[in-house]
Amino acid sequence: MKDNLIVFDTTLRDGEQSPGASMTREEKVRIAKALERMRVDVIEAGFPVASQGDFEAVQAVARSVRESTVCGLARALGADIDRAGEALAEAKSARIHTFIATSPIHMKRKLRMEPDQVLEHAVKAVKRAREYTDDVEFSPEDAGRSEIEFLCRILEAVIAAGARTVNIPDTVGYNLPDQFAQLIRTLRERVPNSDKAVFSVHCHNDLGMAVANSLAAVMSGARQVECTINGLGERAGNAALEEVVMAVRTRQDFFPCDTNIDISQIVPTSRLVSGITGFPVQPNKAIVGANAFAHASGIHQDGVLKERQTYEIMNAEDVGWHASRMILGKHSGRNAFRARLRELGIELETEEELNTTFQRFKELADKKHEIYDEDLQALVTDANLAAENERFKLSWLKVVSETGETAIASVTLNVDSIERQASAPGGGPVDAAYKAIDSILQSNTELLLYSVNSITSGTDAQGEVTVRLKKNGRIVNGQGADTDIVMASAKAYVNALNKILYPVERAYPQV
Ligand SMILES: CC(=O)SCCNC(=O)CCNC(=O)[C@H](O)C(C)(C)COP(=O)(O)OP(=O)(O)OC[C@H]1O[C@@H](n2cnc3c(N)ncnc32)[C@H](O)[C@@H]1OP(=O)(O)O
Ligand SMILES: CC(C)C(=O)C(=O)O
Ligand SMILES: [Mg+2]
Repeated sequence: MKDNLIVFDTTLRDGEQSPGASMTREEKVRIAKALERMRVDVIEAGFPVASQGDFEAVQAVARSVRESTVCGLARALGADIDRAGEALAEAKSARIHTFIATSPIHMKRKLRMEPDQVLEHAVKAVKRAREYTDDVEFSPEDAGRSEIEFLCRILEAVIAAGARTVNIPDTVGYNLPDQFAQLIRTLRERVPNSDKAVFSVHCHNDLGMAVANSLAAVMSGARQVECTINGLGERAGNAALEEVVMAVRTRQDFFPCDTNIDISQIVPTSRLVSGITGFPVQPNKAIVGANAFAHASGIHQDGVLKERQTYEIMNAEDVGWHASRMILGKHSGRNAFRARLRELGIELETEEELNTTFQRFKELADKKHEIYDEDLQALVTDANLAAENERFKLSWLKVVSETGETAIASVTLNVDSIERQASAPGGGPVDAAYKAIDSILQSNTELLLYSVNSITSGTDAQGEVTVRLKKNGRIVNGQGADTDIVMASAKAYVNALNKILYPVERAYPQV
């Protein structure tokens, strides 16, 4: 019987620490539900003391997730832990994750504490967290650069104080696989009560080794891996969930453990996170990149045609790539539509939501011959975005653009239920559309990023546009999808403006 490897997803916390990736409460809940469907064991939903928005987001995730443990992060401070405890009060299964740095540089320069004070904070924090839940995790931040004697001392003390999981973070991605494996082995051997806690790892990707370090640690006895969808996370990101899970699954001949993950949910969840955060997945990204299972060269194509396993070590369909060959189009009905969404892991909660999305599907099917899974994902994201109490809605857009002439856009926006119209010239159709929208809203925002991705192939493919806006130090993303990329661009801009001009329930501001 193999050991269980606990998958702890921190897309909603460390992932959200990527500049520009902040998520609304609703977006966090949507991602959390996808993680739950994927059978992630623990979902770190946020850092409740960070802001009212993040508190409410963790609370909303705690209320809606039933099958996974929901976790909140807290510094080793009473107020942080109380806030996390309150946010998690309604979770079916709650974990508090408390941390404090243990490396000489962090203790001396950042915390300005002596090691004994750090140890005292850690023990107190764990005991306080135990007042809210039995499931307490402790992390010695920057463990990868900490002194082994002090690490052993603090881990022994927090385990004795009630920490059930001790997580060893390589906070700045400094370690190498052999070195990190040795660290985990030494800690497990030298901490006298190490058998009373699960050892976990949390690796960053600054040197591109987050996944390699995590897997090396698993071989040394770590039984929880902290990771994020698409490797999102602070700076160069965290270990990518899909890579860790598929390495362990594919190399069962090597690893002494396996996860509970439903791997068919990997690609849909990757797309969902990419759509919400606006961080596109690079085509050559392992498992979830568009080229991960594509073969372009003749010898490879010949090999795959004769025997797929000549060049494929995993099956694309197993991880959610085009799991069904059922083609949806304008002649499809509600049942096929709903069934396909279910296969993709998308549950529309009410009949009304189903009807609205189905209506949008039919409109799209009139413009496009075949609707692919990627189109459905975009459609649902787009429908959800529109449903999110937006104060401005794009009612109508016309753009006239011809070679050698200035483009002119005319737009009608519904602003607080009043239709407002404007026209503006621009350097191109998108520029003109944005200027027309801005002449109504006077948003005073800075456009940091504009990107268009084709959702599927073919000239009738939908374009998925992401824009990133900045105003007064806050950064938000907006998305829009349409077969007309100028329309998709306008939708993305309006979506971002709704978020940045009315930021009531954003998680927390980013500078
Ligand atoms: C490695 C990681 O990923 S850690 C998680 C990082 N994530 C975040 O920081 C996102 C959320 N953070 C925030 O919203 C804010 O930083 C807050 C709300 C947590 C704190 O805000 P502020 O009170 O304004 O403090 P600020 O961020 O400027 O400084 C952090 C303070 O916490 C202290 N601190 C840092 N880590 C810890 C810890 N684990 N335990 C106790 N104190 C800590 C620092 O020494 C500093 O204290 P000081 O103000 O006495 O110098
Ligand atoms: C809070 C901790 C676990 C963290 O994110 C890190 O050290 O990278
Ligand atoms: Mg981290």
